[in-house]
Amino acid sequence: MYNKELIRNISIIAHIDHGKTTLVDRILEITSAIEQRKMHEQYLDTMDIERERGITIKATPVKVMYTADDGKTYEINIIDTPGHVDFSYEVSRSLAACEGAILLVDASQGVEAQTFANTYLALENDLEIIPVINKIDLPNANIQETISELEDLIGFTEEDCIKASGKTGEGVKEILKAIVDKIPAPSGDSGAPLKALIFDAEYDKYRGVIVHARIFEGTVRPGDKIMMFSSGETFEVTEVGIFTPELIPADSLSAGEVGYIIAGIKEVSSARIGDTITSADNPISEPLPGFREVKPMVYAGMFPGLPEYYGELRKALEKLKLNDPALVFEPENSPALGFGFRVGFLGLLHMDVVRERLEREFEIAVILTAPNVVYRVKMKNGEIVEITNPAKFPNDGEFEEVEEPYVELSIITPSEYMGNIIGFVTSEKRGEFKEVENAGKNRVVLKFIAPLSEIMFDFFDKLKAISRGFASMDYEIIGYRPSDLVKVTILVNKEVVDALSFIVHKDKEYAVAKKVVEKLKDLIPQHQFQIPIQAKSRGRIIARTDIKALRKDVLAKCYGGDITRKMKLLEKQREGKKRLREIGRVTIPQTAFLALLKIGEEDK
Ligand SMILES: Nc1nc2c(ncn2[C@@H]2O[C@H](COP(=O)(O)OP(=O)(O)OP(=O)(O)O)[C@@H](O)[C@H]2O)c(=O)[nH]1
Repeated sequence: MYNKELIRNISIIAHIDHGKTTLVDRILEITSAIEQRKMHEQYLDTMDIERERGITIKATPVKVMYTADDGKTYEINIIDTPGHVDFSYEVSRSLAACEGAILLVDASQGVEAQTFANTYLALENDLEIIPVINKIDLPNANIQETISELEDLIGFTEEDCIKASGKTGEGVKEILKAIVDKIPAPSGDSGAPLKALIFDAEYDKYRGVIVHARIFEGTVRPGDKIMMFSSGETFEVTEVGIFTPELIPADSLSAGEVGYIIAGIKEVSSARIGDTITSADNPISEPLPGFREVKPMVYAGMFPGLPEYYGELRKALEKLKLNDPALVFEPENSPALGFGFRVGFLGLLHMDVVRERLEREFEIAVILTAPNVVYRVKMKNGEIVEITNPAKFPNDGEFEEVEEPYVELSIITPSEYMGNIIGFVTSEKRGEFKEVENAGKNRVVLKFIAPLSEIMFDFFDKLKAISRGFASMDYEIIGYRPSDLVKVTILVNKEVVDALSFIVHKDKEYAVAKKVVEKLKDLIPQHQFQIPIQAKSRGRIIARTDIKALRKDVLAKCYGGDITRKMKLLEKQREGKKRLREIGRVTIPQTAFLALLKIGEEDK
């Protein structure tokens, strides 16, 4: 049965909406891996959020059997790759589990920046790539132009490209044929000591962690003792099997195969993506290359809608972490917002997904403060500290230098928008223009170096607006660089409100501070006395507004409301978000904290 010559392990590189799910469904149909009736709900993910947003963060792998013209039946494992830049490390590990990839490009859209970046990742992993021009049935399909983009960007010729439509099924048989003919069978010795790559892991309430693995050397069976290379933790295998995409138990998994391993692992943090699994009794000496610990890039304060939900929020975060090793959190106490957590995320999409899951799966509404990147500060005494919370940023004079994360940014755009985009990135976003390359007749790839904090928030929306929706972008973190950053503190009625402080580049210090104080003026209700709102930076007040005193006491009228009304759990907590927080004698509504988040998104 086991014959690794008949195995092909592939992934599909595609931009969101370029038709990956439709194509895989069509392949499933042709190979009859599962009944058509059940097909859709099976292949697509189970996570509601992903479906509603129309994005796939990651789908289960699937194994299909395909009988080729040579009469032999091949096993094709299709491993999904996440389509968002927050998860690029996972993309790289999924690709590392394969010998080949299908590069799927929507002929009506052309090559997008992220697809281009992921193709390079695949090439670095020595994958054989099959370019597919998809959606050729569309009247606005621009097949020749898409081919010329692929020629310019990656060096494919027209002969390399398969023209297909996941919708009509045209070209899909050619794709299957190319997978068998062009993509090499896996190598490896099933008798050697075990060497397997973890490319994904999920937590199951009943069975614990289900590890998705690619076996490179050796064989794994139930009863084997395995060891995680990075931590040395050992486990006993209780079940192995394959994805159809349902989990089907098997007797063993051997070199070249893709499947799952269950071994009484209690937390996904024990089965890290990219780690190597080996035999506890006969371990290998060198792990597979490329493992790295994922580190959160973005931090935000997270507070329960109502203070009494603090304990539940902690439990919910602990449960989410079982499934999501990239999520980190620690308790935080803010005078303004009470007890909560400082939570680290891979990026803003990850943050959004976590917030939505808390609401849907745990019925907990949360307040998030403005997210920030991780700053690295060199103190006067030589110590290097990582700052994840602007409130903890050291005072002026206490440190030598601050560094912030920088990215290499690639933007693919029709040439006509090039000038405006370069202007936008370099003058508004502190970017440094590096180079331009042609991509087909009318498109170019622009490369920049820019601070992560500048491109993390509303950057993509603005880029889309400038290019009438045509530009696409991708970025890769390239490390830390010194930057002229300052901390701006906000004082309300002369008292510092920690949760409102933020870090900003010196050049934007006045503009952002002004916006913040103006916004707060609109959001903080009038009191019976005058309230100064000040922004302070480097020991000086750099912006100020005043909220005038009220003549009559109308506060009660504004903020009374029908709070006694019985409300559903979530609504009650949402209501809690609007509650007022007392700072000294001043009452600050929570919308004020949220507003800062918005300003952060617009200007920083
Ligand atoms: N005309 C046409 N439409 C297609 C084709 N393939 C997919 N579509 C449509 O394009 C849209 C996106 O297709 P999906 O298969 O969901 O795209 P996807 O790449 O899986 O999207 P994500 O899961 O978000 O990454 C859907 O509305 C499909 O019906 C095709 O070959 N021709």
